Amino acid sequence: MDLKTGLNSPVIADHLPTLALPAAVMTFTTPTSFPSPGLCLNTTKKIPLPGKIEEVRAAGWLDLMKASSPTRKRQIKDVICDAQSDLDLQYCNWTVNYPSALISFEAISDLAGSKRLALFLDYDGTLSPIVDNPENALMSDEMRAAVRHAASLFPTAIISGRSRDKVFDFVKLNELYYAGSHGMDIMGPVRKTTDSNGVECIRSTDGKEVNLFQPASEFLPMITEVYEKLGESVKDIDGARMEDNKFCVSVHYRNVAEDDYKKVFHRVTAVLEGYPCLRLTHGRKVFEVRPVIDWNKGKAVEFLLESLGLSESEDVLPIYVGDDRTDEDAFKVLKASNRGFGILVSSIPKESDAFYSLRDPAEVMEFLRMLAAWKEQST
Ligand SMILES: O=P(O)(O)OC[C@H]1O[C@H](O[C@H]2O[C@H](CO)[C@@H](O)[C@H](O)[C@H]2O)[C@H](O)[C@@H](O)[C@@H]1O
Repeated sequence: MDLKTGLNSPVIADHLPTLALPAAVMTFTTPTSFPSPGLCLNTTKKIPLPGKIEEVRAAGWLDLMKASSPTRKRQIKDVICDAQSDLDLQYCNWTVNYPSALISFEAISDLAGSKRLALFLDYDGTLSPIVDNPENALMSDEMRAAVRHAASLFPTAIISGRSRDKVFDFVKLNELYYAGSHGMDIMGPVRKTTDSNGVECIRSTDGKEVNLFQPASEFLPMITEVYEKLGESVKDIDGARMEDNKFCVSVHYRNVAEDDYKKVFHRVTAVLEGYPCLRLTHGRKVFEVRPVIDWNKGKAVEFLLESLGLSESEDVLPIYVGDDRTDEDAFKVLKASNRGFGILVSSIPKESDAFYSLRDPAEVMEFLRMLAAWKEQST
């Protein structure tokens, strides 16, 4: 395949930087109640209109850059100001459509019944709180213990936009499976299927036999090159920070003055003009540059379920917990297959393909503890 032009690739998904439209353009209607035992997640939420992904205009990006991930300062101000009750009301109304996984725990455990649970967890904003410096996004010991306990009872994987090595350095648990670079670098169990396309069997650091799957490996030289160029192009912008996520590059603007957001956007898109095989997505105060291949966190979930021998079975309940736009790909996969569900971690109302919600990592920890306690007491 010609990586400069993107021609002749069987895996090219689209060539444009893509972004979902702001939530305001996506409507949903009546409250949903918990689905029947068959997990009919066909709720009455309206499906977003076709064309929700559109060619990105700078103005649209800018609005989203400002809106993405409210800063702590704004949250503190909100607590003080009179509008707090309105915010609470908005959040409450929103949870009618995205019920709290804690409050709905009984319904979840009823549904799980004797099914085999598989847990998929995002890292930043899900297992660790969002902080200004990405290097400081540490996971608390309590959270680590909760994840370890859950992983001793259910197959558990972390699926992150970070590089696999970095997310492992934060989590430090050998009993999990890891997918870094938005699922483009998977270290999972030895596949139980005969189809081993692109999968390399290796030994992990603790001597376990594992499979390594890296569908974007041919992009590595290009990603290294673009990392250098992007770093050079934003180096004079105060607060802009680069992060090498192996098969993806993050350009952080959390610490950039709002007046300079436009500059960051233009510098990044100018560099990317020379790379039609790379695309730009937008996370929480971060631009993520990644290969245009038909692979994302949703595909990683499918891949891991298959590797675990859990993809064909009716009695499996996959649960994915995440806070970011990139987690929506995984929520969609579960929703479309009507087998499991997503849990969106958010303290503000957001349109999502998740079914349940949790406010923040503290609630995620509580949920993991509840799952583990339920499992132990029901076996
Ligand atoms: O898939 P994830 O594990 O959620 O990774 C997505 C990005 O997360 C990190 O950035 C976010 O968290 C940082 C630390 O709290 C925060 O400073 C930043 O503003 C957030 O966007 C990570 O640093 C990125 O590389 C990931 O792409």
